[in-house]
Amino acid sequence: MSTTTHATPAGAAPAVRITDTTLRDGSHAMGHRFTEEQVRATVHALDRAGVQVVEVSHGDGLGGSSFNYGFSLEEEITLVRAAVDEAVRARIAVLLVPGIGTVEDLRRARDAGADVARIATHCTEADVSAQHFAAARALGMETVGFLMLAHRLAPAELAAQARLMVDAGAQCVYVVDSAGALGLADAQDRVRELVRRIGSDAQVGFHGHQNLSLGVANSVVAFEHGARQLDGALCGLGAGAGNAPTEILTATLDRVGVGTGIDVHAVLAAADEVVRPFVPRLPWPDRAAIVQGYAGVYSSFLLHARVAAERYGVPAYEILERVGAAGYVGGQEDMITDVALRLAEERALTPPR
Ligand SMILES: CC[C@H](O)CC(=O)C(=O)O
Ligand SMILES: [Mn+2]
Repeated sequence: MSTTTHATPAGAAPAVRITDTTLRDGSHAMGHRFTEEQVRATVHALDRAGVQVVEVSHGDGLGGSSFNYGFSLEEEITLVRAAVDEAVRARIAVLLVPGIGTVEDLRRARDAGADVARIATHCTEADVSAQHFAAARALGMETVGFLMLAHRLAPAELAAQARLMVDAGAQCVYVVDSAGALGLADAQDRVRELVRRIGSDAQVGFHGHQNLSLGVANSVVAFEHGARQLDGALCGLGAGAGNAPTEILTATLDRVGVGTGIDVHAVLAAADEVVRPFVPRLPWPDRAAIVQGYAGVYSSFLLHARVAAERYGVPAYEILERVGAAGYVGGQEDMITDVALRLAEERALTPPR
């Protein structure tokens, strides 16, 4: 469509690799209730459209199916196996947060045919990923590191954490805007610094959320500053206000002349005809989700805050404001209940006039 320099000439490798995370991050928006049939249909459509990597796991990663994070409808390994079976060209990725999932979970995913391991840690905790990268490499998997809540660290510090992941075996490290809190310059500075620090040894990626509606724009900026792996999800399915929609990301990149290797019309159809019909409630930037971007709150906290809001009779957006001020990170979901309880107590002591 466009004539600028990043368009993919026939037969050449795409300028950027899109990983679709409908079947992992999108699992939050589905209450982790994906069926095998939905997984098969989504993988089939993404694969046919030319999406190179499709991520399949519980929303909180391998091992996430639990009382704490919400039980999956189907065994996640069954879904990984179905995805592998359905994909002709696409490679299947799994995500693992050390402490939620284990090396044993990774081994099972590898046995089921997954071949990209994405290891996610809070942005200050890259060191806890070392044994998981080593295990993934030993299993012959491609490795990707995820530095979550990346807005919480200055670019140089974030790059130092990325270096730890690369030294441990990561072949790409993502700036993960888990809260959808990064402005354009924030995303640019972080990606640029990671490219400067690890670019000769590994790729840099970007994963955006839509809480401030900047997921796609930040992904384009990330590409312009050297990111060569970008994430999206069909219909923007994902935690918080959702992820950068794969179909919009693909159409936008094509429009500005960046080759993704994806057939734009096929990916539009995948979103519109395959995913949209089975999603009960599309992610939306409502008050609580916008507050997540504004206050820098982990997107996966949204559903937990909604449950606590309902149970204790306080607004979800107020819970999230306080969670943001306290600086809680993924894994501290129990603190959401704590905050809601305190808010409810305060309200009981000072009834509204
Ligand atoms: C469970 C890992 C985490 O949610 C990764 C992610 O998608 C994010 O931080 O945005
Ligand atoms: Mn995410």
